[in-house]
Parts: sequence; structure tokens; C-alpha cells
Amino acid sequence: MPKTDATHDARRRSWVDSANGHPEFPIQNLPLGVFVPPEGGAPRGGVAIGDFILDLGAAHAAGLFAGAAARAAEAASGPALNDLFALGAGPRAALRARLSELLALGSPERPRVEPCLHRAADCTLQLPARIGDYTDFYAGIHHATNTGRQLRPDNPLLPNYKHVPVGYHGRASSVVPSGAPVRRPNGQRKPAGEAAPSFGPSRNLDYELELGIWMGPGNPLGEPIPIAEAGARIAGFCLLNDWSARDIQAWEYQPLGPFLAKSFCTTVSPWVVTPEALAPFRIAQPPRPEGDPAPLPYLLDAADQREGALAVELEVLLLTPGLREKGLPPQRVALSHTRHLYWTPAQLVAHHACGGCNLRPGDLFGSGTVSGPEEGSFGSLLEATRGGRKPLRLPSGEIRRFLEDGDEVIFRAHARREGFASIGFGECRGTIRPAP
Ligand SMILES: O=C(O)/C=C/C(=O)CC(=O)CC(=O)O
Ligand SMILES: [Ca+2]
Ligand SMILES: [Mg+2]
Repeated sequence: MPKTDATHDARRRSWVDSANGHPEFPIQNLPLGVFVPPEGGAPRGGVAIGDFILDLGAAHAAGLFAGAAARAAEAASGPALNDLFALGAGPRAALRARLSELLALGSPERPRVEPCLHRAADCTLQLPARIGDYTDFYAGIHHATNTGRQLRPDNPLLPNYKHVPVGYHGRASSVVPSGAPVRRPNGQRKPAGEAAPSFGPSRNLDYELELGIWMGPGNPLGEPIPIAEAGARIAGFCLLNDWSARDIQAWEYQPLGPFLAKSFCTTVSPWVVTPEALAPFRIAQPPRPEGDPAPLPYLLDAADQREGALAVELEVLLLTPGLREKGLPPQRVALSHTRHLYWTPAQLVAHHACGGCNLRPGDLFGSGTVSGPEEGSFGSLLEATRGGRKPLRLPSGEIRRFLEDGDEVIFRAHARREGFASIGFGECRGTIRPAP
């Protein structure tokens, strides 16, 4: 178990009242993001605390930080957190420790901190970093098995799956923050019954529930990242929706894998939940079934095996036009968990860099769709509706094979453990707009 300290103490309360018992952002979380304050102005780095956002640059200008924490706050005061991510774990942890003191009940600095707070509901959140590259993995083994079965009934899990963390290079330019509209893509589709492909709006639009991983300090081109150092290169985690047009995907993916079926939009939750905040929620790499190969040595590290995986509960909710009209709440369509990932975040980092590919601060990874093995835990509609053959029935009377225009998909995530404050990720939302 990675070390916990006073910043994790569940008894620590904040003078920001809304933070105490907050379902997402108690004082034990302190996630990092980029926001525009209510009065407008340049985007800047901030920290979520209860229903408020603390302006890091303003707090730095007020002289509230010293040493490594001051370096971190300064690096976080611009319109993107790449410079902060580049500093790595030491300064980020120092910033966290100081913020935890400043925001704790009884802090003598309260009068100097309070003017740096903005009501979060009045702020606009942006992408936390300039994303140089975005890579999407396939580490959800139940997802890989379920979808593989639909694309290749006789051969669901390809023979490489348990040896190599499979991934593909995604498209960084179309990553958007939670709340940005999602346009249904046009593209080539060729349903099984049709002789020739046609061009038009995707009829099988889907979501993919994923854990997002933000890179911290990178590696020079040609120099791999050893597995023992890979975990410390991660700046934080978010939720990621890898919107997927299944009809376009099924036609285009052979032999090079996903292309336009997934490059039209990817939504991320705007808060970066730090490895420090998640320290109490690390677990051993889930045991592999009898007969599975051991990871190759470049993917094998004792500490990573012991505490490299994450215990985070993930949820998918759907809000349709029919539910909205009837005043019904979003319906939960899946509850999943990061223990279903076959590879740890550190293994994904070490693998990505093993051939010398240089990773850079602000690069984004998707874990791959996180599905569980049973009904109600599937991270995509492709799985939940068996490719559309077993539609979902909603309390509004609507049925869904895939997403319709006007549907909103909401992801939420929480890390929970007895004796610790629960850590929320905030939301990752997107509403489908008609194809252009
Ligand atoms: O070829 C397949 O079996 C499926 C590939 C994908 O859907 C790629 C992907 O986004 C993987 C994931 O999110 O787990
Ligand atoms: Ca994906
Ligand atoms: Mg995508």
C-alpha cells in the first residue's frame, strides 16, 4: 500500500463547508484542472474543493506557497497543466500537502485563501492539458472478450491478448471536455445484408467507459521507461468516453484497427485526480486465471504487482429525451470497476515506451473499455445490447439499441474504502447532436 499521510486523514475537515462530506471533492481529494472564472479572463489552473475552485495562480501571487509547492503552483497558473505534469510527483505532492493545510478547518491563512475561491457552478472547465498524443488501450479483458465474440465469434480473444497490452494511436485533436456536444459522425457503413457500402450518419453510435491516464514526466526518444519507474510518471487520472461508431468500425477496422469510427470525438472529465489522492485505493494486480502467462520481465515489478492496480468504481448513466420529458432521472445502465483491467497503468506506460517511443507531459491514455463479466457491468452498448439484438428498455417506454440524437451519456467514478473519505472524479458528460 503506498504511504498515506495527514492529507488522507478522514477526520480532516475544511473551512469550505461544502467540502465536508462532499460526494466528489472533499479535502482529501484536491483534483487539478483548468477553469475560466465567472468574470471571464484567461483560463488558469485550479483545484476543486467542495462546491468551489481555488485559483492556484492567485494563491501563488498571494504568497501562500514556498519551495516545491510554489514551483508547482506557478507551473499550474497558466492555461494548461503540462508544465505542472512535467515536474512530477515531488512538487505535486508538496502542493497537495500545502493546499490541505491551507483549506483545513482552523487554518490561520483562511482570510488570504478565501478571495482565491470561485463558485464552481459559475466557472467553465476546460481540458486540463494540451494533449500532444492520445493512445487508447484495450486492457478491459471482459470487454475484449465480449466484443471480440461479436466481431470474431470463433476467436474472441486473440492469442496475443494476455502477452501484450494491445492499443492503437487515437486522435488528440478531437478530445473535448465534459459537456461539449458530440456530433454523430457521417462515414462509410456496410451492414452485412448490403452488397456495397454507403456514406451517411452512423446508425450504431456507442460510448466506451474508460479510465483516462494523464502522463507526467516523459522520456527522451529512444529511451524506454523501466516498469519500476513507470507508475511515478503518471500525473493523474480521469474518466474518458471513447465514443465509437460501431457500423463504421466494423467496416473500416480490418486490417489496421480503429480509425474514423473513434476519431470524431473523445470526451474526458475535466478534473485530474492525482496518484497522491488515490494512494489509499491501490490494490494488487488482480490474480490471473490458472494457465495465463506471467507478464514478460519488462512489464513485471514487485511493487506494481502488489499495489499498481486501482480500486475505482465506474458508472454509466443515460438521460434520453423521453426521460427528460417525463421528468425522470438519468438511468444507470452500468456499474463497473477498474479491477477488471488486465494491465496496470504502469504496465501501459512501460509498454508504450518499451520500443523507445517518447511520451510527453500531457499525453493522454485510455485504459480500454472497463466492463465486468456480468449483466449490468458492461462499459458499452455493443455489449449491453448484444450488438443491438437485445435492446435496453427505459422507464420512459423508449428502447435503445444504440444512442439516439438527444441522448446524454454520463460517467461517474468513485474510489471508496472503509476508514477513508471517498474520492470522486466529477462527471464526464456528452449529448449526441444530429449528424451534419
Ligand atoms: O477489434 C476489436 O475487438 C475492438 C477494438 C476496439 O473497439 C478498440 C477499442 O477502443 C478498445 C477498448 O476501448 O477497449
Ligand atoms: Ca476504446
Ligand atoms: Mg475516440
